[in-house]
Order: sequence, then C-alpha cells, then structure tokens
Amino acid sequence: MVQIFRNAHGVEGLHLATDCFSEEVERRIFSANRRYRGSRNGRESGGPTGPTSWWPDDYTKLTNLIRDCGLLPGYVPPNYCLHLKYQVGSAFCHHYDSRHRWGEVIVGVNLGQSGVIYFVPKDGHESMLPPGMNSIRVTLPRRSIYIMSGASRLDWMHGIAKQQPTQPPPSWNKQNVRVSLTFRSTKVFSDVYLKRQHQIETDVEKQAELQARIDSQEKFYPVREYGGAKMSNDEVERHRKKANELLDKMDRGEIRAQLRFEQHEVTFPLPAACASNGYVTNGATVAPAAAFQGGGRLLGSADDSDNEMKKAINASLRSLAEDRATRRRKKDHSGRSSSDKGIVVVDLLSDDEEDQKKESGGNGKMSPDVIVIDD
Ligand SMILES: O=C(O)CCC(=O)C(=O)O
Ligand SMILES: [Fe+2]
Repeated sequence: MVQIFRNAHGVEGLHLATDCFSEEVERRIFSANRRYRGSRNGRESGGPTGPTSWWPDDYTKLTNLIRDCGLLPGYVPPNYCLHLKYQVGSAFCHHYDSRHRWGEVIVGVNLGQSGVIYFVPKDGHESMLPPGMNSIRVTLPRRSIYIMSGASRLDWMHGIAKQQPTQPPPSWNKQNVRVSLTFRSTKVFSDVYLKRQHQIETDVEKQAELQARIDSQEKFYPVREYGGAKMSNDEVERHRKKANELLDKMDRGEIRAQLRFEQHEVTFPLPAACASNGYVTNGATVAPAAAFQGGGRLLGSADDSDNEMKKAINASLRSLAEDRATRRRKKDHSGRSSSDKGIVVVDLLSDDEEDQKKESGGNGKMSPDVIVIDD
C-alpha cells in the first residue's frame, strides 16, 4: 500500500511516497536505462533525456502516478530526466538544484537498491537542524518516489550518502547498484505550462491557486543550461516556443501524455477514469487526485518494519493522522473525495497550530527525537 510522508523528517517541502508500484514495474524501468556514459567515482550518468528524444512510456506513466496517488496533484509534466547509477561506495556531494534552472519541483525515483539522501541547511539556516546534528538523513527505499519542493530546495542542500546497501539486491540487480531517475521541468517549460493551465481553468479558486504559483515562479529568472548565466529575452522566447510546441504535441496526442500503468502495476486504486484501458484519451478529465491531507508524524522509514516498537508507535501515529485528516475533511469545502482507500498520508510538519504547540512543548520547534529517527 502506498504511504505518503509529507515534509519527511521535518524537512519542509520534502515529500516521499513509498511502495507506489510493483516490482515488475521497478525491474522494467531499471532495465530500460540507456547506456551509461562516463563515471564519477562510481556514479554513472545515463542522461539527460526528454520526451522528444528517449522517453519510455513508463516515464509518462510515472509522471501520472505522481498525480494520481496524491503525492503531487498539480505536478507539472517533466521535460527532462537524468539517470544515475550508483555503485556501492559512490556518492553525490550536497548541492542545490537551482530554481532559476528548474521548475517548482525535482522528483526522484529510487530503483534496485535503497539509498540515503541527506539534507544540509544553507548558511544562516543552521537552526533548522536538531541540536547536535549536522545533517538530516532520509532513507529512500526501493520503489520510493521523493519530491523536493519549497524549503527543501531553497533553504537546504541535498546530497546522496555513500551507497552502502543494507538489503540483498533483487536477482535482476546483479551489480547491486542503486539507480535513480530525477525528473525535472526546465524553468521556462514549467512557466509556459502553468500559464496555459491558467488560461483553460474555469474554476475561480483553482485559477487563483495557479496564479499564485505563477507569481512565485516569477521570482526566479531563467538561466542557461550550461554556465548558469541569465538568459537573454531572445533565448527565453526560443525556449518558450519550444515549450509550446511540446505541449501542443501533448494536446494533439502525438506525445501520449495521458498514459497510465495498469491497475495491477500500482498499489493504490487508480482514479476511475484511468482504470478501464490503462490510459485516458486525450481531452478526458482525470478525477482529482486521490489525495487527502493527513496529519501526524511517522517515526523511522519503511525499512524499520522489523522493529516492533517503532511499528507500534507508527500505527498509533497513523491513526492520529487519520483522525486529523477526518477533522480536516470535515472542514474542507473543496469537495475532495473523503473515501479514498489504500493511501496513507502523514504530515511530518503539523499545519495545525494547536498540535504544533503541543508537539514542540510550546517553543515552536520540532522535537528532535521525533523527526530524525531513520535507519
Ligand atoms: O540520486 C538521486 O536521487 C539524486 C541526484 C541529485 O541530487 C541530482 O541529480 O541532482
Ligand atoms: Fe540534486
């Protein structure tokens, strides 16, 4: 069953979904990777690629799964994917993925072997760390999907810890490597997409939400792919033209942007419009994502399943999250479905002021014994 962790380990904007799709799908995507070019200390790169070059149908299906399972209902389709393969002992030093170069979110998909992503606060933000810690480590189990948005992109740097497998790999991963896909939308593509959505949206509330996203994107001027210099107006215009061409192709069905996994390939009920034939025909409306806003916190990661104590605590936190979700659904006037099954959402940063005070002992800070337990 898919589990969604919002603000995982207290890092705002870092959302994680575990156990979203089947091992058959994992194996297929893992094995379909392009020939890897070049290696940096055991980390090999097989990308980048985009929908008009090499883009397996499974990539599009993953994109739609991210929306359908509620991890990110308003996900802008990616137009860029980077494949990385990590040999045992390799790592990726902490860095930013610039908001000037990429859109709102970076999405990572973890295949073949678990990994650990770590977060280090940017200068001046050290107080975000629990006392005595210099990073926050988050385990990424096989088949998990993570989203870096908001503060996790702006106020934290992230890196991949030295790859040290803790579980035997599946038989089809003979080299015992971790493969990651990072899906991104380039900044100009993302802006063009949001504006087009805004134009066709008829619901006033949703239009306002889109406008807010557009306004927040405008704080970041687009930069060139190489070198990071600010793009000239002509360059921006060229990129806009290309983005519109790609989106037109999607609208005309020349790029099948609506592809879905089959129901048996995913671990949650697909919205009804997707389930019948594996994909939605062009122009069909997909039911709003199966998301509900949960609450509460979850200790540890999915790898902790053998630890009875944590399991028990997690079960009680999950029921707390469900209680909160029920309360919130009662308050919710947006008409979102409240009967979604098979998805558990937990929010590791409570957005309920009252709960926040209780959890922090009144000082407004997260209690560190809760947020940093992982592997
Ligand atoms: O391997 C990963 O999951 C993350 C890689 C990364 O941070 C990046 O490509 O920018
Ligand atoms: Fe990165």
